[in-house]
Amino acid sequence: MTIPSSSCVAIRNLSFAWPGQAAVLEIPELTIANGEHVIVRGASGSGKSTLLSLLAGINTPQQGQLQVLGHAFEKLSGSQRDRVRADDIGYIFQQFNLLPYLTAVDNVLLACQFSAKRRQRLRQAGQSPRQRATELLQHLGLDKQQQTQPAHQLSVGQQQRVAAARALLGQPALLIADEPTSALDSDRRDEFIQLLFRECQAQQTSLIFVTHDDSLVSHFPRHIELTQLQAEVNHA
Ligand SMILES: Nc1ncnc2c1ncn2[C@@H]1O[C@H](COP(=O)(O)OP(=O)(O)OP(=O)(O)O)[C@@H](O)[C@H]1O
Repeated sequence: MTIPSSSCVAIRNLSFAWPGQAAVLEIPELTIANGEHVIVRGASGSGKSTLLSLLAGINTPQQGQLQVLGHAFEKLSGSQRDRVRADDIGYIFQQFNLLPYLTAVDNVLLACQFSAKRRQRLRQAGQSPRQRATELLQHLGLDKQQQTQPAHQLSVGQQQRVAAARALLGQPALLIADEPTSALDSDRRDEFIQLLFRECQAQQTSLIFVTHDDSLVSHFPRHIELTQLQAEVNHA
């Protein structure tokens, strides 16, 4: 089966099992186009975070093809996949993974510290990393004073916005978000999703958002049910 080169993600006959376990993911086919905003739903334990770890190049499938942003991840070494992730993939973790004693803006700047490519894209856009970090935080609703506060002094909602700004700094082609709204009430969840969409659209970043929260589905133009995706192979 040929993989379209313009796709953001293309999976063919993928199989992944954690050591000593049966396969948790068996996906015959999945294509996500560049610039798409997709929500992936599935029950707890269905393999959503596992799928994201493959898309981010943290783990690799035992079988099948996994192309992300034109890279055949199944053929790359761990360090080559780390490079793609540092340069071109933003990741918002469930628990945000902020450094508690760094300020909000310094947490955001970490994204550029490990990637000359992100710094270069900002230079080309005529901005320093700090200027853009401040702008992103402002767009996501953190005022000047909050931007200079250590992360551990911020509310959960504010920390989530810092994590989003960090993932978006330096214009990655793909943003992956693993249930980043689970700690918020529904009004704040909706507001956060709208802000995320706006920033992704402004910098043409594809978005893959994982959740078990059905109420978020209506915000997304495309939704993928993980169990259905896998059922195709289970019922073949
Ligand atoms: N690092 C790991 N080592 C071994 N098994 C793992 C690991 N991570 C996940 N698993 C197993 O893989 C299966 C899928 O887990 P995963 O976290 O991907 O599901 P999920 O859909 O994201 O769940 P949740 O919605 O609860 O976060 C589970 O049975 C889990 O125990």
